[in-house]
Amino acid sequence: MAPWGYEKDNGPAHWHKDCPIANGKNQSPIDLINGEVKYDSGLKPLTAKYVPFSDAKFLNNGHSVQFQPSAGNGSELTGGPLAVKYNFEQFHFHWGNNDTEGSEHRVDGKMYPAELHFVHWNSTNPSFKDAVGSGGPNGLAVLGFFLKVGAENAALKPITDLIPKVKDAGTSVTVPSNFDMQAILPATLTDYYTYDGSLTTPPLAECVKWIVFKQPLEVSAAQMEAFRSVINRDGKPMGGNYRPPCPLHDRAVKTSFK
Ligand SMILES: NS(=O)(=O)c1ccc(NCc2ccco2)cc1
Ligand SMILES: [Zn+2]
Repeated sequence: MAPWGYEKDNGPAHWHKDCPIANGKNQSPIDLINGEVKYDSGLKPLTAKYVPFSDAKFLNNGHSVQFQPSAGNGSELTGGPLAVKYNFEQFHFHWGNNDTEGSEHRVDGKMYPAELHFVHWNSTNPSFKDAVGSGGPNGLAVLGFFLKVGAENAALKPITDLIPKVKDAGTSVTVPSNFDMQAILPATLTDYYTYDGSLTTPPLAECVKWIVFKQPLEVSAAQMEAFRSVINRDGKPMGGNYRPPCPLHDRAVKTSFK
């Protein structure tokens, strides 16, 4: 099989051949159906502390554009449904070729034009890769933010301004050290859905505590167009790099809000 992608000949319907877990019972993304979620008063506030990065790259890996600092920089996530501290690994995006599609998770069947994932790994493991392979849903914690078109997102502007420099697969640029990742997050990380799931791309490991925020972030139409100019490994627009929703099976989706 050609390396996995999102086209007809290598997209999500093919992934099970290399990754049989694709048909597992804890796969992501899912459709977050408000009538089926359950408020959990035990969910604590989430705290994300992102410290400035000395050397971070913004790269096009052929299936997304990704912000990746060099190893261990002390940025961490705690609280919410998490029992221990998680280290920040990277953030990346999924988007569509028009405003009616692009997010991986959906809310009552509604798709947003894009979704931003902040990936963290359980600090009781020696590395990110060990956390992915650690078994069970506590290896990674991924924060998911829906993006909708509206006002320009000043916090994301340093990143969306770099997109033309990583238009082609396999390219990367250094991110200016004054980039403030903390500014991307809402002031308080409240109102989220949380459930046990998987990576949404191969290897599709069922190692993720998903935390998806109800309130979308806004980006401008120009910022959305920047994403849509990115090219994938086959020289085609990368837009459409989202996996469709997977069956919930007997999982519960908890909410931090009533
Ligand atoms: N879209 S996502 O947030 O679920 C996500 C996050 C991280 C990876 N990483 C893929 C990987 C490489 C080695 C082991 O694992 C893949 C998907
Ligand atoms: Zn993702």
